[in-house]
Amino acid sequence: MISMGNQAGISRATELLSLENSSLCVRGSSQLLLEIPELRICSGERLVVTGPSGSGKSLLLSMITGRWAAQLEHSGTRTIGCERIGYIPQRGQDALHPLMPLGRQLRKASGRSAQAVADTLASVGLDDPQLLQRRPAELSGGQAQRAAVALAALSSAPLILADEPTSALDQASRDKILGLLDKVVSAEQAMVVVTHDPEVAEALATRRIRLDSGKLREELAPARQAVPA
Ligand SMILES: Nc1ncnc2c1ncn2[C@@H]1O[C@H](COP(=O)(O)OP(=O)(O)OP(=O)(O)O)[C@@H](O)[C@H]1O
Repeated sequence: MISMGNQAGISRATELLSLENSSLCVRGSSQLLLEIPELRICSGERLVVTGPSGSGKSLLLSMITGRWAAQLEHSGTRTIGCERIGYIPQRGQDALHPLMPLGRQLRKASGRSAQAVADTLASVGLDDPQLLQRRPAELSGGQAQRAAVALAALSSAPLILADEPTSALDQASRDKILGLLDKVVSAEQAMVVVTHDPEVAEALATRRIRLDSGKLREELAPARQAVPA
């Protein structure tokens, strides 16, 4: 069994998620799609999940959120220590309402003030006031992804999931988003990033796990220290 408890340097961290003997299989079938003997995620961590296509990375995100397809069945223990989970998808547009201007929807979705929204958008490099009036389809891929990061930051969700957050971007946009993701997680928050890109893992991870055929195969050495509490 691979045990993934608290890491050095986060002794005062809060446990946000715990999975024990947690598995997903197709309802009525004994075939396991994903099997997690033990996984704990604590505040301050950036857990990077890698693995080949079909290895179970998206299913792990479903297991973390507690929302899996109706035809799947969960067994084992899943304990969640926070009420809200933020999500940054592969394409920023998928995190945004397609018809609502950016500023309005970020205020509505987060419940934060116009000033907080403008400040957060500025912190991700979207400081042109005209952008607030645009709908997601009128943003570039990189701008939409920055808006999705801003939305996750505004939500103040203790746990943020990011699914291939840079794979739809060119190199320059990718590097900017990586820098923003690096900034977005405070000591009170944790982030789980699914990626195929070794450079993303290298840049962000305080812990790394790898999935293979639905199994947790190994834990690679953490690249960085968790954000200190
Ligand atoms: N609702 C479902 N019903 C049946 N099988 C499923 C379902 N969802 C996922 N699977 C299967 O579970 C396995 C893992 O799928 P998953 O989407 O988690 O892979 P992944 O690692 O995210 O792949 P990729 O990198 O290509 O997105 C695959 O074999 C997939 O076909």
